[in-house]
Amino acid sequence: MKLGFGLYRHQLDADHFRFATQCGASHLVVHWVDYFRSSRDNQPGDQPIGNDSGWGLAGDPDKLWSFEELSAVKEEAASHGLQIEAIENFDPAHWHDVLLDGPKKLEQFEKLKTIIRTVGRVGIPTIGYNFSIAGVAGRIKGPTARGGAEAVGMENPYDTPIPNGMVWNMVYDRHAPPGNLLTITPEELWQRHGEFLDVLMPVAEEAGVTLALHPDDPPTPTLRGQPRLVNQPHLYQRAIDRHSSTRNALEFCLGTLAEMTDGDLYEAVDNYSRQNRVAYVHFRNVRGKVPHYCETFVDEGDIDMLRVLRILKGNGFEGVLIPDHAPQMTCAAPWHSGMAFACGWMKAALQSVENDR
Ligand SMILES: O=C(O)[C@@H](O)[C@@H](O)[C@H](O)[C@H](O)CO
Repeated sequence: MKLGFGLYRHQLDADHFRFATQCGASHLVVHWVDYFRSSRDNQPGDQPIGNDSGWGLAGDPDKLWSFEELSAVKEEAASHGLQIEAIENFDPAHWHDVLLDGPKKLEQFEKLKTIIRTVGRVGIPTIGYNFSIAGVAGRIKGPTARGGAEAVGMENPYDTPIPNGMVWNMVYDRHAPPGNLLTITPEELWQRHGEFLDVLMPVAEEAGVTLALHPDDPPTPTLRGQPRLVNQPHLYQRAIDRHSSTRNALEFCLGTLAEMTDGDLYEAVDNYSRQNRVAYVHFRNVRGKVPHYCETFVDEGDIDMLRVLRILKGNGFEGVLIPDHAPQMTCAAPWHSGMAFACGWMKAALQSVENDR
């Protein structure tokens, strides 16, 4: 198993690459969508939270990720000894009508095909995605981790309607007519996801790119009045069963799975890694379940992280684990220290589990 490091778009620079290497990472998971683009000032501390208007503005619908820019970042990372394992998340600007079943759906499927082919040509093996109308919303921050370290969490259900022009917690059309998105049923959402896989899986297979599904974060039954796709561990199976290809895989977020109200986390780790569908792992810990949970340091939450590593090893998982995000520590560099603590713990844990006989 390999230690990876997740970096947001605005962190893709030499200093952050050096920092990841210093933390012991060999791999990177890169966010190419800039969640903070229009709202950097409201979201200090490099943890996207947002409010009713989301993380901010989506990108340029006409500007697809180019071979040149992705190759450049891949090369720069390589010059620091880091391999890019995955790009995490599509830009709502490129696929809002795939999520919403809107008039631009077919055009946007073509965009996603182009992006997948480009990522494959660059030689990045995985794209993580989150098939969600509300996206990652409704989280708060507070001094809830050990020693009062600031961490994200949830206190109550969050069902404020989503205004038109917004999806996946980002605004893709600032000039949308007033009003809110119509609520759909869970079946409609599954149908949309099924179509997404039907259209894109052949392209992903040909391009040599794995599409890895993130569970719903936070995994409440609804969020902003919209259904969730994978808000219980067994629902991952439904997504997998839609396509037998191992390119149809999971961005396996332990924190989110532990926040779910049903099922047993260790069984889920065993089940999905045994099926060889875990593309990469978000290795973070939490206390509680939706709608009342908070993130913790990697060694203090509800999850026995060493047990998870032993199961993964037992099932032959050899992929990348990243801390995703971590509580921020009280010092001059809160984000850096939180991530460094998580990586140090993970490095030692991996060493000890890999050496187990
Ligand atoms: O939670 C976050 O802030 C992100 O770092 C991701 O873990 C996010 O949940 C996934 O990329 C799904 O969009």
